[in-house]
Amino acid sequence: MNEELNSQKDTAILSVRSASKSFGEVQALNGVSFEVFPGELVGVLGENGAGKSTLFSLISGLNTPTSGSVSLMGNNPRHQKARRNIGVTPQGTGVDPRMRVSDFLNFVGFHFGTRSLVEEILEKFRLTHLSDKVIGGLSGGQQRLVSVAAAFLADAPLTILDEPTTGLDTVTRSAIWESIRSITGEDRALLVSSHYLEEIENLCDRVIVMQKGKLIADSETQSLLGASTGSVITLGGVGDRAISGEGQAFEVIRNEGDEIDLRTSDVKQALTSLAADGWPFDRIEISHPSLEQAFITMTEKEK
Ligand SMILES: Nc1ncnc2c1ncn2[C@@H]1O[C@H](COP(=O)(O)OP(=O)(O)OP(=O)(O)O)[C@@H](O)[C@H]1O
Repeated sequence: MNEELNSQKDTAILSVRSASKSFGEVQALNGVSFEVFPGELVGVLGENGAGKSTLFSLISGLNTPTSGSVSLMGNNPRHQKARRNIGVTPQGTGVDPRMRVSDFLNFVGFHFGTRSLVEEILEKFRLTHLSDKVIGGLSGGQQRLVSVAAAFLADAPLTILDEPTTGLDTVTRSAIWESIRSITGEDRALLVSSHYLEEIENLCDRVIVMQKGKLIADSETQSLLGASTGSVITLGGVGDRAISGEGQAFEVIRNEGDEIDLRTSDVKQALTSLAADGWPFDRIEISHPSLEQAFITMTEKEK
């Protein structure tokens, strides 16, 4: 990779610096800071009312921060120049129900100068067979697919999706995530919120957690999983062999009859210790924490 490309990768697409936003008495955002770089797929987690949509509204230029700043490729998101750098799903479906799918996407493509991409986007979002249909006649899931597709039609360095799959069935949700995955590339970044944490875990390599307007975690998804709950190693057929967590890389969290559960943030080290003890068990099962568990542990801790 040449130096120019390298330096582009080091330059933040999005910089949020100490951004706060109040609506009268309600402080929806409180001193939030983070950056997003090319190629990053970032999940934004938070309970209802945590401030995710408010954050997205500042990034897309719909609102201005009460204090602090947001910049998109160095520009204020309120300015037209900055908005060329962002693809956004309109709120709700945000799509005119009387338009045909292809007319709507061509209209969006015309706005962004990307009409040549419409066919490819239709294909990636599996909408080609629906391109002549009137949007109002499509199912809720299909309409959502059209609006998510429109966000990617901006062909922008950053795409933001606020709960793109809420209220849809499992099959449609998985189709939407698959399409999103197929379209995010090396130099494109994505900021996406969802209450389906398993889906964020599968897609995003970095997660931001918000609570009551504050950013309480910003970390790689994997380290968030390891740090907050740890993995659980279940040993079976332990018999009367003694296993103690003292001085070890694990703690014993359950000891019932023949079975023992150990919790560890370092599975490899825990297995090394068990090996040194001569594998004191007949069966072993390792379960890794889910993002959902990590999220619950983390937000409970902060309450
Ligand atoms: N326009 C507004 N006027 C007044 N209060 C608002 C406005 N927009 C958001 N809020 C308040 O700001 C807080 C954060 O709301 P926000 O919609 O950003 O949360 P969220 O994390 O997106 O929630 P959800 O997951 O339910 O969509 C909430 O207390 C909300 O009631």
